[in-house]
Order: sequence, then C-alpha cells, then structure tokens
Amino acid sequence: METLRSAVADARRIVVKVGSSSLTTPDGAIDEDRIDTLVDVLATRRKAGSEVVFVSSGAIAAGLGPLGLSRRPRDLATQQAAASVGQGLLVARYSASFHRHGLGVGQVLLTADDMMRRAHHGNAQRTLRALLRLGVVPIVNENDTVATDEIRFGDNDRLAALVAHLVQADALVLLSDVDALYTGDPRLPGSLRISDVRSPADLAGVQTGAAGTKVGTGGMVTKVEAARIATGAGVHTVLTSAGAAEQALAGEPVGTYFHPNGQRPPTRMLWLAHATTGQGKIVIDDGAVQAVVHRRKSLLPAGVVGVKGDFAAGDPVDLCDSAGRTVARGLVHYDAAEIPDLMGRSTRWLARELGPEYEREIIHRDDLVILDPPRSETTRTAAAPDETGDGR
Ligand SMILES: Nc1ncnc2c1ncn2[C@@H]1O[C@H](COP(=O)(O)OP(=O)(O)O)[C@@H](O)[C@H]1O
Ligand SMILES: N[C@@H](CCC(=O)OP(=O)(O)O)C(=O)O
Repeated sequence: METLRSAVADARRIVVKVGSSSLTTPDGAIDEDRIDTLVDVLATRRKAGSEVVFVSSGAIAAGLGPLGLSRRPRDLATQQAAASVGQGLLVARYSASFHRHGLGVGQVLLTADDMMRRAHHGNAQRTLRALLRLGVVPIVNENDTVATDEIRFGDNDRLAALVAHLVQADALVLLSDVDALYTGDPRLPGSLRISDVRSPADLAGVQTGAAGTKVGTGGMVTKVEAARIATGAGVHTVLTSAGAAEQALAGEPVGTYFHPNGQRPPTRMLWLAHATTGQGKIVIDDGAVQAVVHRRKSLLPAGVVGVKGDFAAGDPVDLCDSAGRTVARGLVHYDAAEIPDLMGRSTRWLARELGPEYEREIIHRDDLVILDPPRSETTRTAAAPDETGDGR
C-alpha cells in the first residue's frame, strides 16, 4: 500500500537530508555534477511552492582533499579542521548551484547542546522560519568545529529528524548511497528491499549495519533511528538514494516509506531525548521513579540516592533507577559536587539549614524528558569511523 506517499508529494514544508557519500568523490573532492543534479530537484520543488530545508553532511569529507588527507582523520581536532575547510567549500558550491535557479541559500550550523536550551532553541526556530519566509533555502549542518565528542551528533540523520520537527515539516526525505532499507546489509546476497515500515514491529529482525563508505558515519542504524523520531512526531519519512530524490519527492514508490505514527511532542524535549548525551548520572529511589516517570513531577533532593560523573549546573544528566536503567534525562540545577550534601534531604530542611536558594528542585519537570522504554546504556549510537574503518 503506497497511498500515503502522496503526502510527501503534497508536503508544503519538507526537510531533505543528504549524506557525505552522495556528495563527494572517493578522493575527497566535492562532486559538482551530483550536487547540481540534486539542487535541480530541490529548486524545482521550492519553485513549485513548497518550503525546503536542506540538511547536508559532507563538510569533513569535502575538506579531506584540500588538506591532502586520504581518509577521515582519527582525531577530533583534525576532523574539525577538515569540517572548517570543507563546510565553506560546500556552501559556496551550493550557493552557486541554487543561484542557477535564482534562489539564495542560508547556512545554519547547529549544535545539540544549543538546541535543548530554551533560548537558543527559540532562536534557531525563528531564524529557520525567517529564512523560509524570505524564500531562501536553509542549508543545515552540525556545527562541527565546536561540537566535542561528548555533545556532537556525528551523523546528520538524527539532526535531520529533529530539524524536521523544529520547523514542523510535513515530510522528511533521507538520501543516501543505498536505494532503500534492506532486511540486511544490501551488499550481502539474500537481503530484500523493505518498501513500507508502518511501526517498529516491521523492523524486527532487520539487520542495520554500520556506514558503507569511508566518509559516511551512521550507517543504517542512525537512519532508522531518525525515521523513528520523525514518524513518532507525525512526519512522513522516505529513505532512498540521492539519485532517486526526484521520484521520492514526487511520492513515487521508491526506497522505504516510514508511515507516521505519532503526535508532535514539544520540540525541545525531543532534542533533549535524542540529541544529547547525559553528562553524568543521578541515581533515584523507587518513590522518585514513581513521581518523575509516572506522575511527571520535578526531581527533588529527597529522592536522590547517588551521583556519578562531573557535570555542571545546566548540563543534561541521566536519571537512573536502582537497577541502573536510565529512565529520564533532564537539565540539572546543581553541579555534581553539590549533590551529595543535598541528597535524601527535604527541600524544607535544605532551605532552613543552607539558605532559601537550596529550596529548588534538582531538575524541574519542564526540563525533564521520560525515556520510554528505559535505556540500559547512554544514547549515543553513531561512532565515527576513523582510519581503521573499512573503506569501499
Ligand atoms: N539493512 C541495511 N539496508 C540498507 N543499507 C544498509 C543496511 N545495513 C547497512 N547498510 C549500509 O549503510 C550505508 C549507508 O550509510 P552511510 O554510509 O552512513 O550513508 P550516508 O553517508 O548517506 O549517511 C549503505 O551504503 C549500506 O552499505
Ligand atoms: N557534520 C558532518 C556529518 C558527518 C557525516 O558523515 O554524516 P553522514 O554522511 O550523514 O553519515 C559533516 O558535515 O562532515
């Protein structure tokens, strides 16, 4: 059944993401022909009246050639340097390519850390809306030069899903070097194309491997996760190859179509759940699990039984139950070093003994997101391949 694919063709606001492998040549240069072909499709859609937000990877890959590097570097600083060189070249190329159609572009670089903080989140949303209103095509990437290992996405698939939610897009199209999701690694015999995913149950038994090239990062794992985030927020999602972009945007039965299956939750909470990594852990007792998870209350010092890691007030931290499962994530109001003196105490006692400023919650409920189902490990899923990664 392909009928809902027409929603992609009809989408008034659409996010299109393209991966590094579809934009650059194996020797680390920008593939100008492929960029022009893709831009032709996006520009045509824009001129037909839809608002298009373009999430493009490829900064690191495009910086490799000019820096004389043959592979994605191992260390973060050199990756960031490559991104700094490549991002400028990439956007210059896009700018020239969209200019052929009389369209302007605007560069938008985001960090996960920024997006979950209320003020920054609002700024990014306003800027993207203004760009769309002005008829410009926003070109989004992670702000690689400032994102550190702890806080960065690494892959752009989840970033695209969260941007789709941020701009309230109707559809998300993920373009890669593979034409669809397969039941297993498409390079292996016997793997079959999956044309529709209606719910997570349709993914049972599907083998999603790591990146297939030396420049891509997330592989299918992050694309499927991105589709889950987007469809869970009501966004129609298609995964296919960059070469099939035109057909995908036209609602034709190419690639894999992920049916929307949820409502839009508050955007900032989505970023907190999917874009951040807990900078430490706070262990809470069973009563606090009940209060926070089931009754959606703030976390008070009385329910805290342990603290791990070295975080500062304002950081995202994971809340763990006594079995060690991460049940929630939130922006903490205290430094890690302050918490041992507070835990187990009532806020009234703390205010009396330490002063009124200690009457505040450990995490306010407005800054808390419940992780359902609970996670046994931290959320990072995408590990960037380095010089030891397998190239093709
Ligand atoms: N089940 C699967 N279905 C499709 N592709 C898969 C699957 N498992 C692993 N892959 C690999 O994932 C790769 C795409 O991921 P990646 O290299 O990160 O792309 P991009 O740079 O476009 O983000 C494909 O080239 C393919 O080899
Ligand atoms: N922000 C990075 C994205 C890294 C990356 O390789 O992402 P992807 O190709 O989408 O798996 C860049 O522009 O190089």
